[in-house]
This record gives sequence, C-alpha cells and structure tokens, in this order.
Amino acid sequence: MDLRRRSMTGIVVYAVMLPAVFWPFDFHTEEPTLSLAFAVIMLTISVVRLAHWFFSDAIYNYSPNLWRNGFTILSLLHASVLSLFFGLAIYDPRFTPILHVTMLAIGGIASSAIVALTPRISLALLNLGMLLVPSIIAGFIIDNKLPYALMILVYVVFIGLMGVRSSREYNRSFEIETQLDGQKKILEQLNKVDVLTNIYNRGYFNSEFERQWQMGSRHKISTALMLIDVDHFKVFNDHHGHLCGDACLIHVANLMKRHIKRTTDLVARFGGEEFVVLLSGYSGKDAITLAEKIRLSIESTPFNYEGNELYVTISIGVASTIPDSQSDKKILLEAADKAMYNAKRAGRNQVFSTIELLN
Ligand SMILES: Nc1nc2c(ncn2[C@@H]2O[C@H](COP(=O)(O)OP(=O)(O)OP(=O)(O)O)[C@@H](O)[C@H]2O)c(=O)[nH]1
Repeated sequence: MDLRRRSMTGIVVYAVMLPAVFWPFDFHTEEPTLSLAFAVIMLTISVVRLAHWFFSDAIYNYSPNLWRNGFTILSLLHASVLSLFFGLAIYDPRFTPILHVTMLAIGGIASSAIVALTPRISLALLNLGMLLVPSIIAGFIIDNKLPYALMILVYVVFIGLMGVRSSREYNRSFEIETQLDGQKKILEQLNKVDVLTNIYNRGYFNSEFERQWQMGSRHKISTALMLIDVDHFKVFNDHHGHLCGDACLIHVANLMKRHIKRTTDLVARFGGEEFVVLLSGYSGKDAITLAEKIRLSIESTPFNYEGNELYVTISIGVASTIPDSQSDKKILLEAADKAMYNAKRAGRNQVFSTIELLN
C-alpha cells in the first residue's frame, strides 16, 4: 500500500503532461485529432487511477490481489500510451517540433516512475521497459535516429540500475523498520510485565492507577484496591526452598488472574510476595466480595511442586473510594495497606477493609 501514497503525484502529472508538451509548440492546432486523442486517453486513465487510488482501502480489504493487479494494469496502461506517443515522436516527422521536449518529459516520467515504484522493482523495470524500449527499437530502425536510440538505451540502463539499487535500500530499511517495530513491541511488553509471574509489574500498576484515579475523579467512578500478601511466605521459602517459593508466587498470580476478568481491572505484582488488584467501578462491598472469592480459591487450590501438593493462604486488605482530583491517590493505597496489616494481625487468611473509606 506504500505504492498508493507514492503514485499520487505521478497520476496527476500523467493527466496534464501531454497538453503541457503540445501547448508551447502549437502541436494541438497542427495535429488536433492526434493531440486530442492522446490527451483524452491519458486523462481517462488518470481518472480511473484516481478512482482506484480513492477506493484503495475498500478494494484492498476486499482482495489485496485485486488491488495489486488493478494498480499494475493501470500504471502499465499509462506507460504503454506514453510509449506509443514517444515511439511515434521518433518515427513520425510530424512530431519533429516536439521531439526533444517529449524526450525530456518522458525521461523525467521514467525516472520518477522508477522512484515511485521502488517498493515493487519488477513493476518499476517493466514500466521502464514499456515506456522506453519501443522508442529505442524505433530509433534503431529509422534512418538518422540511431543517436536517439543509443542515448535512450544508456538512459534506460542507468536508471534501471539506479532503480535496482534504491529498491535494495528500500527493502533493507523496510526490514529494519519491521524488526525495530517488533522489538519495540517486545520492549513495551517487557516494561509492563513482571518476569516471574507474567502479570503486570509495579511500574505499570502505578501508571494505570494514576490514569484511573484521574478518570475516576473526572467521572465520579468508584475505584477499589486490594493489597494481597502471601502468609508466612518466609517460612514457606525456608521450608520448601526459594524455587518452590517462585512456583508458589506464579500459582497465586495465575489464580488471581482468573478472577479479574474485566479489561478495566488489573492484577499486578506489587513487590516480593505482595500483589495488588485495581478495580474500576467497584463499590467497597463488591470489592470485598471479590476479595473473599480470591482468598477462598487460593486457600482451597493446591499447587504441585515436585510431586507434592502444597497449599498457601493470603491476607487481603481492601479499600475503595470515589477519587477526588484534590486528594492524593496514595490515601487509597495506604488504606488498603492498613487493612492488610489488620488482616495479618487478626490471624492471616482473611479479608479486611478500611471501613472509613468505603462507599
Ligand atoms: N521465592 C521467592 N521469595 C521471595 C520473592 N520475593 C520475596 N520473597 C520472600 O518473601 C519473604 C517475605 O517474608 P516476610 O516479609 O517476612 O513476610 P512473611 O514471611 O510472608 O510473613 P507475613 O507476611 O507476616 O505472613 C522473604 O523471605 C523474601 O525472601 C521471590 O520473588 N521469590
């Protein structure tokens, strides 16, 4: 589709090129029928090409091949009409007054077409061949026109080679751009995700929390937070080893993810054995209900490590509020942290909330 963007100028130039060649030399009054016929044909092809250009997206979506074939046929049609004109200009003495200006114009068209069609070098070379080879043949056949034929031949070889070279450079930079694009996407993803648990990391949580806080304060949408901490994780690590501890964190993250289904909510690793869940549009009560479900599912779902079925529990602190642009979002985090601390103090494996913040 890059061809579409690059071909626009050419389509317009083709439409006006022949009248611009005739006019200063009065060729249109000397040969009105011939001039009119060529001008009308070129203009008609340009109009069809403009329609093809304009409806490119629709045609491409329907069938990329249809778009490609249409583009190829129409651009070769333009080239063949110009080629016929140039061939005649060399062959027919009536064209002598405009022969040199025609050569100049067609030379310019040939080089700009090579540049425009660089993404498809085969089409660019075919176009070049169609445009200039007939006039070379005409030059070889007709008396006194051999110098023209040789000149055009050298020109064809020269811009053909330039075209091949710039096509290689185009493809190379296209390749590099595609690779960079892919790497950028991977980096963006890595930047967001915690490498161990494959859920969002704290940096991403911070930016999303800020975004939701702003949106919540603008639209008065309740925002809830859960701070989740694995109980006695130090003991767990000491008893089963650090690798088993890692597997446990992955297990807890996966179970939590199952409960966070809405695209506006997210679960992230807050650090160490702590997780955070950000919920948009949840009342405090709804958030507590969801927290209880998560707590229960972790308590009751074992995970397998080296043939052993292991269980862990979590403590959850919940807080919710309708954000206010005047206040700092930290208050919600501190409230959830306080609630989690209370859940730990109350014996762990519990959901606590900071009542004064709940709606
Ligand atoms: N395996 C593993 N352990 C981690 C990781 N990050 C933090 N930890 C461990 O998590 C433990 C946290 O211990 P504490 O902060 O004392 O908390 P706790 O033992 O869970 O006690 P309570 O929170 O009071 O129930 C420490 O032993 C850390 O080494 C990790 O990525 N992998």
